[in-house]
Amino acid sequence: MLRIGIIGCGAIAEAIVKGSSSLDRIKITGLYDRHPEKVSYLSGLLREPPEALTFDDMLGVCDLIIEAASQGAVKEFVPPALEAGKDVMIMSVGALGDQELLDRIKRIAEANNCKIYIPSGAIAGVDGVKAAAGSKIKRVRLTTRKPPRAFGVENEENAMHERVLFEGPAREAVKLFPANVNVSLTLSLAGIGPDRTEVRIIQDPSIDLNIHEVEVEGDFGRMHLRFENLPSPSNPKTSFLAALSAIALIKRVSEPIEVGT
Ligand SMILES: NC(=O)C1=CN([C@@H]2O[C@H](COP(=O)(O)OP(=O)(O)OC[C@H]3O[C@@H](n4cnc5c(N)ncnc54)[C@H](OP(=O)(O)O)[C@@H]3O)[C@@H](O)[C@H]2O)C=CC1
Ligand SMILES: O=C([O-])CC(=O)C(=O)O
Repeated sequence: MLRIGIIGCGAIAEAIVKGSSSLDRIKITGLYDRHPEKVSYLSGLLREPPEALTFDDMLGVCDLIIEAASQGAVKEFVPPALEAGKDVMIMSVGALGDQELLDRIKRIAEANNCKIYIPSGAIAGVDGVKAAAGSKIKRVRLTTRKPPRAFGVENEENAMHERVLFEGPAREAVKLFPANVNVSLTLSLAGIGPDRTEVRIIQDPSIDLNIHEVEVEGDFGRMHLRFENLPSPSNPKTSFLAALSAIALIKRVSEPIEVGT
């Protein structure tokens, strides 16, 4: 039985909690959020209430800690979780644009024989990008289009028109848009790094989907992937696929058979 603790009880955690009822090799034993009412709500969805409601208590009763909160939470909780010998799954991958943090958590994980899991999140094809990186990659570009409400803009004048909000490297994109392009850092880690991964972010009032297009060119040929994701019911920034990806990774870790690279 894989005992799981989740930090951050928002859209992704809710989908994981709901999805966990059909997984018989896992048990959610810890839930924590800075809003206690969100913890209570998710606890109420579980068959058995979680044993741990603080991060420190989670370390005693969980094998895998899932960060589904914010970049700040990655900095605060991932190093001590690894130091305590826990495996960790990171959703707020943008935090790893901080090279010092990335190097540090890799060192701690190695010293404590732990794993850091990064799910594909709101995109797919990360396996192909990793394979392509075995040879020379010339270019990786992510174009993200979301409706204005995903950027916290709704009825204002500047919500009416299509606007390019950002063009630049992934390392900058995740600092300026920490809750919208974590996937750009995931792509960077799979491919050619956050300084060479190009990101374009577009606010598009004509859509109600979160659209990500990934273009990769290299010695392998060309890859062009397009995702038209429905947003999560409780967080328009977050695609439902991101939460499903976390559930798929939990299955991969907890089941005896592993499919795909
Ligand atoms: N890898 C990927 O492909 C994707 C990653 N994400 C990222 O995953 C994370 C979770 O997403 P989602 O579930 O939609 O987010 P939500 O905003 O719905 O929920 C996050 C919850 O965590 C809480 N929280 C944030 N920081 C802390 C902290 N330091 N300590 C305690 N609680 C904290 C938030 O509180 P408060 O509201 O007060 O901050 C909120 O209640 C986000 O960072 C998001 O950007 C999302 C989509 C795709
Ligand atoms: O869910 C999405 O569409 C992508 C997202 O927010 C992120 O990568 O941070």
